[in-house]
Amino acid sequence: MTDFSSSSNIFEQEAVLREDYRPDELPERTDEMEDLHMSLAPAARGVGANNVFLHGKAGQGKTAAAKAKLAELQHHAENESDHLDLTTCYVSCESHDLSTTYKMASRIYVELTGESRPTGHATDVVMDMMFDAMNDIGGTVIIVLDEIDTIGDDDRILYSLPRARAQDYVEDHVFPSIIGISNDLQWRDNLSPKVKSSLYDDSVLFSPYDAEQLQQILRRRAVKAFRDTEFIPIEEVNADSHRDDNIVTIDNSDQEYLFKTGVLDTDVIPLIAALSAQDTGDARQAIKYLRKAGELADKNNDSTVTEYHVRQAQALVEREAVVEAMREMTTQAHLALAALTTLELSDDTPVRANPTYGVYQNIADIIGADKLGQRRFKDHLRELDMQGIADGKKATAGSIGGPAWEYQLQVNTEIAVEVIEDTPRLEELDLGTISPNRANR
Ligand SMILES: Nc1ncnc2c1ncn2[C@@H]1O[C@H](COP(=O)(O)OP(=O)(O)OP(=O)(O)O)[C@@H](O)[C@H]1O
Repeated sequence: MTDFSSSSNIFEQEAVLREDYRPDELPERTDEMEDLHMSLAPAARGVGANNVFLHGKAGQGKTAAAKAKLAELQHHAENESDHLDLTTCYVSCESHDLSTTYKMASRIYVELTGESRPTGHATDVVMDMMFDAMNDIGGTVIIVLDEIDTIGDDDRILYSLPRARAQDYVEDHVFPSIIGISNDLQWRDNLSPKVKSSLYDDSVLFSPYDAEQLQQILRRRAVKAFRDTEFIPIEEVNADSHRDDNIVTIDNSDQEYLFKTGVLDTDVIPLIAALSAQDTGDARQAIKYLRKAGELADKNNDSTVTEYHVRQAQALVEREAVVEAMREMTTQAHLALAALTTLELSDDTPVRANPTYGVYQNIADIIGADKLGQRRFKDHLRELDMQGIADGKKATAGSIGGPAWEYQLQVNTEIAVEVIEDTPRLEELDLGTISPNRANR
């Protein structure tokens, strides 16, 4: 049995690599923060913020940027402004399962008032309670709706809230607005024009981080998280005493630093950044690889984190992601994953939804499962994309009937196969023998 230990050879402050850590700055998102600033600036002038929609793939700093910018605005309201009376509220729609207008309105009511969740009322009544709460508070009320796409089709609140003033749902002294955040790009495309036009005064796209940006993000975390790791401004370093590949930048300035570390091999951060950039440039994933690699080194009592630990960490994290997602998935979602994995094995990815649907039908026949219609099948592919299991991209323009989406696995194929084979309903399936072509069955 391994004993617990309160100290670590590797970590100085491990919490910096955890999900709940809030970075002080996001220099890689300066442009996006500037756009967000412009959307919120009218609030500082006393006329309410614009509604703004932040979108982009998972782990691109959308939530971190929204929280940081609102903290700045709050600071301005409290210290620099005589007339900005600001209330902000952050709502995570997914963790609270806010899949209807009723649930979303009651959650916002709870956040604004601190009262308990209203139950047993009609949706209209709860909406009125939410707007009454805003009337009581007054001033500028900015509501962040993270994972706003959780709402699904019952999205009435998404056009009522942004138009609350125009529709006289709130009194003249109240300026409500929404910051909507979503990583479901297809949901945004499919919004009804009515919702789209009220929700979108402005929108800000967070494009995937590249490897260099991920390296900067990782280095800034690493100097806090790891022992014996620091930045030394280049002017203070003796030119002969270091390797050139340890001379780095850490933000948008041209200032160079020596990245001096006694516990991370030189390859570790470049490798993690390259692995994550190859996927979807997800900073959350990159930070997780770094943490896991450190934990593995710590567990083995190794004095440095090496490429070996990173490779192990990557396999662990990917496996965890698939296992966790599969645990929560329905059989139909398992089948969608099995279909995509089959096409990955036959080298047919990236692939559109239609051929994937053909393979899905083959697999459903083999295991004797019901078959969904194409539309609902596509929802499952979309879901895999949002969970980071698959990567969905809009195919290059020019297709008839609007742009199509193409999918490929984002996790390692062997891991997906392994997890599918461990899933009771699918264990009989031999993915290598399934025809990737419905017509050739
Ligand atoms: N530029 C950055 N600098 C430092 N840390 C960052 C940066 N961008 C993202 N992160 C970190 O990466 C993690 C994911 O960021 P965040 O939650 O803001 O992403 P997101 O785009 O909102 O993702 P999702 O849509 O999955 O919620 C967080 O731990 C955040 O602190």
